[in-house]
Amino acid sequence: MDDPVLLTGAGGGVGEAILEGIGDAYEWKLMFHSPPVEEPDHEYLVGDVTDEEDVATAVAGVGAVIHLAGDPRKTAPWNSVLSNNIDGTQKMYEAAVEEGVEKFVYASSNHAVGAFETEQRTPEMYRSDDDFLLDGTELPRPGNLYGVSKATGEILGRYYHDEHGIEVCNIRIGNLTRNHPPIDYERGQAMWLSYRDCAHIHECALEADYEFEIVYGISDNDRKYYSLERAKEALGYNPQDNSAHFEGEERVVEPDA
Ligand SMILES: NC(=O)C1=CN([C@@H]2O[C@H](COP(=O)(O)OP(=O)(O)OC[C@H]3O[C@@H](n4cnc5c(N)ncnc54)[C@H](O)[C@@H]3O)[C@@H](O)[C@H]2O)C=CC1
Ligand SMILES: O=C1O[C@H](COP(=O)(O)O)[C@@H](O)[C@H](O)[C@H]1O
Repeated sequence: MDDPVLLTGAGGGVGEAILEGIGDAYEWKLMFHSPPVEEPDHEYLVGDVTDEEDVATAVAGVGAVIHLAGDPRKTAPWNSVLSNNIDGTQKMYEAAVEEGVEKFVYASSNHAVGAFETEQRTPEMYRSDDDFLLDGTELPRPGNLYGVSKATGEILGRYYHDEHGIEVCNIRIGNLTRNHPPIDYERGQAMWLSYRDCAHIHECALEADYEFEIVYGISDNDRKYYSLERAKEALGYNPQDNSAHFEGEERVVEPDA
């Protein structure tokens, strides 16, 4: 990818992981919702993804988009996800297609399929000896309105790919935490995504050749109910981290062991 990459939601946690890991690998155009406290190392703008003019300015001249901006709360109310997540994503796609952007990488979520975690399946499905596995071919099954908005973002990508040919990669991100997996939270450990694997999977999504993909974005955890096969096959994803290599905050197994 030679052209600049637009990163929306650049001031958030996922944006931070991406910029820490692959900040030097691309020419970036960062989009913030409010002025950043520290001057970024890259070109940036401040804008709202629900504002057509802001979005047109943001996508001007870029070759790819990583779209993170939105309300990430699983308790987010409908008016917020409708505006920030659904309408914002539609405006981003519309502008990207108009601009002739090649690739659109979309931050989907585990919550797009959260209702697969039924009372009958949990907590067993969070454990390494359980064989329940989602692979990305299943229909969305959200357990909250935030998940509905993330599933809708995937469907918007399907439409804009089929109608306009833009290459789309939906990454159903698990639970991103810095340094170590969540503590005392089986679900979070099963879908942990380390900072470096987060940066790596987004780099893979910028570099690989594909048409329309839905992949799971988690580390290579022993405990997992999301398959990594599609991310490996379609994107060349090669995760380095595993929540089972930690006891609490301590890494007890080195990655290469
Ligand atoms: N952190 C995680 O573990 C996961 C994150 N995700 C998704 O990844 C994306 C980023 O999440 P985080 O970095 O954790 O959230 P965050 O809240 O730290 O970052 C989101 C950023 O989007 C910006 N934003 C919100 N509404 C906006 C709007 N209307 N216009 C422009 N910017 C706007 C916010 O200012 C914020 O900087 C979200 O779309 C979230 O749904 C999905 C699954 C897990
Ligand atoms: O989509 C998201 O998922 C993560 C993990 O979900 P959780 O229910 O285990 O907390 C969440 O932390 C993040 O805020 C959200 O955007």
